[in-house]
Amino acid sequence: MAERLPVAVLGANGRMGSEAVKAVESAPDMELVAALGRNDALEAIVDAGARYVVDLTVPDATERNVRFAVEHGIHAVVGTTGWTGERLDVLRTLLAEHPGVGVLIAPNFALGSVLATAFAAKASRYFESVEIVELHHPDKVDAPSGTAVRTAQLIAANRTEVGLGGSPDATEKQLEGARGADVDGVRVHAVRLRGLVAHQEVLLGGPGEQLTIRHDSFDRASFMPGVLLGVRAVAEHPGLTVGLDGYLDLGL
Ligand SMILES: NC(=O)C1=CN([C@@H]2O[C@H](COP(=O)(O)OP(=O)(O)OC[C@H]3O[C@@H](n4cnc5c(N)ncnc54)[C@H](OP(=O)(O)O)[C@@H]3O)[C@@H](O)[C@H]2O)C=CC1
Ligand SMILES: O=C(O)C1=N[C@H](C(=O)O)C[C@H](O)C1
Repeated sequence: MAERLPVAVLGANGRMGSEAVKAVESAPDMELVAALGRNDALEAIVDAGARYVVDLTVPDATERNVRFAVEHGIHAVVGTTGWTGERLDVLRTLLAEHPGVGVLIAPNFALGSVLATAFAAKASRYFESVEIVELHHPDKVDAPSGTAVRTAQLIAANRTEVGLGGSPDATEKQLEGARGADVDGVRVHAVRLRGLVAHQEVLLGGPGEQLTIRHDSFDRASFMPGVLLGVRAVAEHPGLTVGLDGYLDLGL
């Protein structure tokens, strides 16, 4: 039998991290060699012989964690939000000094979400108006969600390619925040509500019609196949990959 992939999970006591610990433990081709919480030293993943790290921590910690992994030749699968364009550029430079190391930054590990984002980006080429509503549990520390930011960025890029700009909007007077955040010219509205997990709607409007592309994660189990897929594929993709779609042949 082939050797199992030695995996460490960072943020192991969190909502996602604790699910990831269970998923890795249940995967026949993986071995959980370390599960670190906030106060554990990163050196423990090296001592444990980890070749893969799954980062599910907080935006303030993830950059340092990934830097540590790359510098130690450990592949990283990252679900944590907070990866700005500047942070990604710094990471690309670091990875150039460590050829052979792979990093996946996946704003969303749920297959349905990845597909919904891809569909919305394509569809946005054909509609005059597009806005995003993301809805999450109220314990989430960042807004808008990483998924919504990524969706907005892909929508903006698609619209630019076909010469479409921002959506029409005659608003002259508003209470601050009423029109949501502006992400690359796309309006993003964030709802925080007890009972929710992770949900997103992309609203696309044209004369006399609306297309809504909605995805719902009702349970964090929805993210685990993507986490495991990321671990299995990351070593075959040296350098930086943003979005799980980079490992999938979506044919879009
Ligand atoms: N890509 C995806 O598909 C998904 C991504 N996410 C993202 O994953 C991240 C985690 O989400 P979630 O599990 O809900 O959040 P939680 O707050 O439940 O978990 C975060 C964990 O990180 C730990 N932590 C805090 N600070 C540090 C630090 N400085 N170093 C190391 N660990 C630290 C926390 O420890 P302690 O418990 O001690 O505070 C906690 O256990 C978020 O950025 C979220 O947006 C979430 C769902 C899906
Ligand atoms: O914090 C969460 O819960 C989630 N975070 C990610 C994000 O910000 O997009 C992924 C998913 O939406 C759940």
